[in-house]
Amino acid sequence: MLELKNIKKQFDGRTILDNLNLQVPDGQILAIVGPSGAGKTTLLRCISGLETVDSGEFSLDGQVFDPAENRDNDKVIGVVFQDFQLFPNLTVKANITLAPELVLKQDKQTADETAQRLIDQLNLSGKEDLYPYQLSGGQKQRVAIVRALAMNPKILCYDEPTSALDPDLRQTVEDIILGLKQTKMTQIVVTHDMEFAEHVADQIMRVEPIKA
Ligand SMILES: Nc1ncnc2c1ncn2[C@@H]1O[C@H](COP(=O)(O)OP(=O)(O)OP(=O)(O)O)[C@@H](O)[C@H]1O
Repeated sequence: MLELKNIKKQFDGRTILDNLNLQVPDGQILAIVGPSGAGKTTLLRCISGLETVDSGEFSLDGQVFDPAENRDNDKVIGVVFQDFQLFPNLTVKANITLAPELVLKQDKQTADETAQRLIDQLNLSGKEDLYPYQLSGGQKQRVAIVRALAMNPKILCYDEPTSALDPDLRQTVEDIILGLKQTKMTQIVVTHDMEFAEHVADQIMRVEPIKA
């Protein structure tokens, strides 16, 4: 279970997250919804350690941890960014194996095998040697998901996973997220899309802008 207690985050003296509390049981899906500017992306960035918080506590399975240091094997919190953030100069395969080799210190063969298994699972077979610019939006997103999964994350976060895609790809994203739920992956999804949130989530949390 991921637990956030009294999380507070300010930017330039302006409070974005004010004593925020939440719990996500293992294997469940939390959707974070709310108006533009409410702090959804900021919350996701804090959970995944890309942004530091001003106060509050994170715990994973009852153990307090600092997301900013979540790079060891069993505490990784992965993120699939809205714009995917693939490395443009690396092939699909290299995008996926880079962090497992550099950060998790996997040998090349292990990283390659894991990458290939995930590539096949997410229907990207045959795309291994292509570069991001040669892929469709939906394919880039699946590469971004595979890249995050290759780090063997405990929790996978998505920032607006349907917004950069054609409406008919929404169903594919929904299928991927629900498929990963079957593997007991804990997932957190920031979305504007209330219908999508209602389809995938066990729990929906609404964040509201804090009045100054
Ligand atoms: N690095 C930063 N420095 C200063 N202010 C920031 C920074 N990042 C975000 N903010 C501010 O924090 C507030 C919340 O932004 P955030 O992107 O988290 O909102 P959001 O709910 O995800 O919005 P949207 O739905 O439009 O993506 C905004 O007012 C934004 O301008």
